[in-house]
Amino acid sequence: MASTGRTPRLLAYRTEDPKVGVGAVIWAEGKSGGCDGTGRLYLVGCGYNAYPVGSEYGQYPQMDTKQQDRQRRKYRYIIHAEQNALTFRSEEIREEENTMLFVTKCPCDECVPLIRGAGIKQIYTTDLDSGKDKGDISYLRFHSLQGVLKFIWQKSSLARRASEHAGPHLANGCVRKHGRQPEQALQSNKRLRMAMFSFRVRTMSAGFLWDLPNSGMVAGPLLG
Ligand SMILES: Nc1ccn([C@H]2C[C@H](O)[C@@H](COP(=O)(O)OP(=O)(O)OP(=O)(O)O)O2)c(=O)n1
Repeated sequence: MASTGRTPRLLAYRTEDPKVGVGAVIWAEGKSGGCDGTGRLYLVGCGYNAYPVGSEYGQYPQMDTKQQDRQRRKYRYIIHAEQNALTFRSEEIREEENTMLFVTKCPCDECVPLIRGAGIKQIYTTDLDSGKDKGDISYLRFHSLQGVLKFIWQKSSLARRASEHAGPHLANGCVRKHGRQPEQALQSNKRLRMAMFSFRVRTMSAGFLWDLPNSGMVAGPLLG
């Protein structure tokens, strides 16, 4: 189960978006157990935010050229991680099975109905951009989504504090080329790395809490 949370974060590094990498993985709970460390879970699909499949380098502009357009939507041609995971699924989503989506950014208002319509029963995501209205992409519908169990991964307060001081890190996990970092920054990055290990799933409601086996994370359902 530990790999369920790690895989979307690794996928996010493959992004073609220069600023934000988003990874999404869909797992389903099968009837019989496997011996690959994921228990009864099997992979349904995965994706990351990227330009349409088969597109050539430079075929789509990275950003809109007009400033006005940029404010509406920066990366108009990028397909979201969840959309890619749904489009390129290798297994069909079966009504009788528990299917879950793990995604490293809160699903946007366009993705929410697609996820719901695909028959996904649980969404594990982060609080990144949750509840925000950012012009063309807004993240307001997720909280009102009914009939799907929602779980929020939240960086621990230590990780949050450390990341505020971790200057050289870019949002998609890349590290800018820098000279020697001062000792304080190195210590801060070390704290960040350690704190990242203690990523936890935190409920936003007063619902019950339970442990995800082997993951060291705690999850709780969100009220719909
Ligand atoms: N659930 C989501 C949310 C976003 N994305 C992708 C689409 C874009 O490639 C990238 C950035 O989306 P936003 O416009 O929301 O965010 P930024 O954080 O880049 O913008 P801002 O600087 O406006 O905060 O993430 C995604 O794949 N899946």
